[in-house]
Amino acid sequence: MAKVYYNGDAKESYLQNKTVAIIGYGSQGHAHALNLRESGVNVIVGLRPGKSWEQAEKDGFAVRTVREAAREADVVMVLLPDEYQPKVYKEEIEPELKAGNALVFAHGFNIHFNQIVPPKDVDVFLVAPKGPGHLVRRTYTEGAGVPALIAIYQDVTGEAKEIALAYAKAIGATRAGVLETTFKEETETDLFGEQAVLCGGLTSLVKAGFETLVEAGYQPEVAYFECLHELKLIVDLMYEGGLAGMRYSISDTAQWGDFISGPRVINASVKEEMKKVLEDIQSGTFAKGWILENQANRPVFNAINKRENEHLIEVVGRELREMMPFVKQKQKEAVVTNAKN
Ligand SMILES: NC(=O)C1=CN([C@@H]2O[C@H](COP(=O)(O)OP(=O)(O)OC[C@H]3O[C@@H](n4cnc5c(N)ncnc54)[C@H](OP(=O)(O)O)[C@@H]3O)[C@@H](O)[C@H]2O)C=CC1
Ligand SMILES: CC[C@](O)(C(C)=O)C(=O)O
Ligand SMILES: [Mg+2]
Ligand SMILES: [Mg+2]
Repeated sequence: MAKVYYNGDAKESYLQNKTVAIIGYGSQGHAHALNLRESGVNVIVGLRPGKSWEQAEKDGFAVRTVREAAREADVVMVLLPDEYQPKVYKEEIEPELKAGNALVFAHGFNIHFNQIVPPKDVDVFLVAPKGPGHLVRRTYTEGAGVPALIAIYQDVTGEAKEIALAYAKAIGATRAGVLETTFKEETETDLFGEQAVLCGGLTSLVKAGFETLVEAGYQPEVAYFECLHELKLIVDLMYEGGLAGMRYSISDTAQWGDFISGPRVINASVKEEMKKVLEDIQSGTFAKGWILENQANRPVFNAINKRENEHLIEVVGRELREMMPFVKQKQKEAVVTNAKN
């Protein structure tokens, strides 16, 4: 079994007398900044003028330009979208890094794929929560946490791992469990997970199920409840008790259908395709495509995003969720500080 770090394995003192600059105040940024502050850490936020700047100030933070924040900080956590990090890093962070500072990431993409090459005299590590930023915040306020991975790329102070663990503790991750990994393993598994299972695999599975029912003449609202809304309730049971915990709650008929039809849908050819997705990640093919897509101003991303937002499942879902204030409320919470367009 891998070593898992919990609260008792991390010492807050490694962040005492240090200023942490959170660069970006989006999904992860707002969660890290608020959790760190409530854990007693001295936090400043680095941004460009705009929506996030206003929100961070409203939340009571000292907000600076990215360059000023990097200058003032001992620990610089880069929580900008991956695709904007290299330019902002080169122009505003790198010139301000001092020997012995820590340069930190929540995902290894830019270091692993050589889009950011840090100076040799700073610690470089990652603290990568295994969950969406809004849940990093919400679980922290509930006294719980989201697990995280740490990885050390450069350790010039000899304290990089202790600082990483202290940081992970301050955002609530050691309440759930923290594993040590490498930038390579974090980057490749994170990209694979989001593409094949958590985001890409799941949205495609949900849409395929919804479309199958609607094309067979069933009501879209029934298909929505069946294939999307109920998914959360089922996944909550898996989160709490694994596959068996979920199967304990469902009917025997459902469990028999799970055993017999599940492998027909997610069959060997799906796994073959997953292996190809993983190979594209490992070889850098996916990263190159994403970097070029951004250089071209995202023509494919924007076209697909528009088409996805117009899908019948989204149209029906928006209407149904209007009638569920308890669901809508959570949604509102989630978009408050999310700067994504
Ligand atoms: N989303 C998640 O839950 C997870 C993300 N990660 C990683 O965390 C990092 C951050 O991702 P995420 O939280 O999704 O990012 P977001 O897209 O939510 O970040 C948006 C923030 O970045 C700011 N920003 C964007 N461009 C600039 C710029 N040029 N200068 C200054 N500020 C800028 C935005 O400010 P403005 O309002 O001005 O646009 C906003 O505050 C990434 O490395 C990601 O891979 C890791 C685990 C999970
Ligand atoms: C699953 C998507 C994710 O990797 C995450 C929330 O962990 C991301 O990059 O947003
Ligand atoms: Mg992830
Ligand atoms: Mg990710």
